[in-house]
Formats: sequence, C-alpha cells, structure tokens
Amino acid sequence: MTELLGEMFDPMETAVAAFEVEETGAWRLEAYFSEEPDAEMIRDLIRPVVGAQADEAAFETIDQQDWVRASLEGLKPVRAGRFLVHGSHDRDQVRANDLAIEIEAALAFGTGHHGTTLGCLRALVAELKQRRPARILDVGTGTGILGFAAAKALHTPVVAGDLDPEAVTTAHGNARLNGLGPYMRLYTAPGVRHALADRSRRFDVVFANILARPLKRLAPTLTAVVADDGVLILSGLIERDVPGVLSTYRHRGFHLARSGVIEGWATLVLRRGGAAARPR
Ligand SMILES: C[S@@+](CC[C@H](N)C(=O)[O-])C[C@H]1O[C@@H](n2cnc3c(N)ncnc32)[C@H](O)[C@@H]1O
Repeated sequence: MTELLGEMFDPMETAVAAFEVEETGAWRLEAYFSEEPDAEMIRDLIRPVVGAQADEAAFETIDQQDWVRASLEGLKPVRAGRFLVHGSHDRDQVRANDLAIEIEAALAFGTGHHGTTLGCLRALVAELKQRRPARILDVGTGTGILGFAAAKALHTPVVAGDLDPEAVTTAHGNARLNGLGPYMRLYTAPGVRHALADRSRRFDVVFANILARPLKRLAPTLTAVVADDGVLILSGLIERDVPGVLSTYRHRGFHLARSGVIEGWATLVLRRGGAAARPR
C-alpha cells in the first residue's frame, strides 16, 4: 500500500507512510507536504489505489516538528553488524567497538528502522566481509545513513545525492554531527547526474534505496556507474515488484547475487554477469 500510494504522490516528491490501524482495520496515510494540500486533490491522488473509498477519507493536520521529533525520540537504536544507528537520546548505548551513526531528528527518510534501510545496511555488512570497496555512491541518500555507514567503516570518500533539498540539508548536518563532513560529497539532483561528472572512475558500491519505478527508470545510469566488479544494492521495493525490477537489471547484464526481505520490503544485491541467485 505504501508503495502504491508513494507512486501516486511521487510527482509531488512527498514522503509517504501508510499503515493499517489494528483496532479498526482502516488505513492511515501520513504524508509530508511543503504547501498546504487540498482535500479534493488528495482524494483524486489516492482514488486510483483505494477506489470509491477515497470519498470517505477523513483528514487531520499533524504538527510537523512535533510528530517528527516525537516519532524519532521513540525509536530504539538499530544494529546491523558493527553499525549502531541511534538518536541523540541514545548516545549512552554506544559500545567501544560500534561503528556508531547518530541521526538527528529531521524531515528526511533514514533512521535505520525501515526494512529498506536495514536491508541495505545488512547488505553492506555482508559486502564488507568479502572486500574493502573504495568508491561509494548513495543515490537517494535521505538522512545520509547508508553513505555514513560506508564512510565510517571504510574511511573513504562517498558521493551521495537526493532530489529533495531538505534531505540534503539534513544529510549535511548529520555528516557534521558524525565527523564525516570531509568524506561526504553531497549533491542535490535526481538520479546520478552529478556522480556521472567524472566518467573515468566508477563506483565499487552503489546504493539506491528508492521506489520500484525510479529504480527501473534509473537502470541505464545506475548500471553505467558501477565498476566491472562492483555491486548495486537496491531497495525501496515491495516483494511483488522484485521480478519486474530484476528483469530490468538482467537486461543490462546484471544478476542477483543476494537478496533479503524485511517486513515485506526487498533488498537486492546485483553484480555484472555470472550466475544468478533465486530471490528469497
Ligand atoms: C526511501 S528513502 C531512502 C533514504 C536512505 N537512503 C535510507 O536508506 O534510509 C528514498 C530517498 O530517495 C530520494 N529519491 C527518490 N527518488 C529519487 C531520485 N530519482 N533521485 C534521487 N533521490 C531520489 C527521496 O527524496 C528520499 O530521500
């Protein structure tokens, strides 16, 4: 549902979360708008997904600062291998050997809790067991979390971008907070446009945790910027979208090396050529 609604709202570049309210079975949709939205416009946007129920939708305004801060402060730290992602309220949870990443409350996506982010972090942990990649690209960086994890573990420069200027501002702040400013080269643009500026050097790891539709749309450029022995870590897709996304990347000479699903969200690890793994 989040995926379908996300695609409806995509033209407005709006962050969307949808979940079923257990007690009533009703769907609750939370979305961030940079301008006051119009109820009829929202009904028209969700009608292709929910049909006539759009006309029964009720609306409420949630105070921006309060709900973001409150929801982040309620979050427990997240572990993936040696990575510990935490808020400022949980600094005391950091242990000596942790690669700690502090994420400041803001309007960008990426606290480590979502199945897509956690899936990408786990994929990075698995990748680091095999080798030490040197060049990292994070497309759709949100808070900066995936790029930070790579920079913390590898002490290597990371190129990271997002089409949302608010996310990039947040990522800059988080980079400073984590002492990673010197490693992070952040850009504001869709896709990999800025990363392509230096075509002579491709990336060993390319993260793209965005929705299925942009993953397919960006396949030509995402595959072009991966080094021959590099890896693409893709997420932001629900299980049902895996075959379509895989087929797009297989046509470009990539195979599935590994995959995982967390709470219905799939993460795919793709490499050029070679034998294929079955999605699990
Ligand atoms: C699901 S969040 C992922 C954030 C973070 N990388 C993580 O793993 O938690 C997706 C992010 O991608 C950005 N985004 C969506 N489509 C994009 C595109 N075509 N190019 C660049 N960024 C995009 C959104 O603004 C959002 O910040």
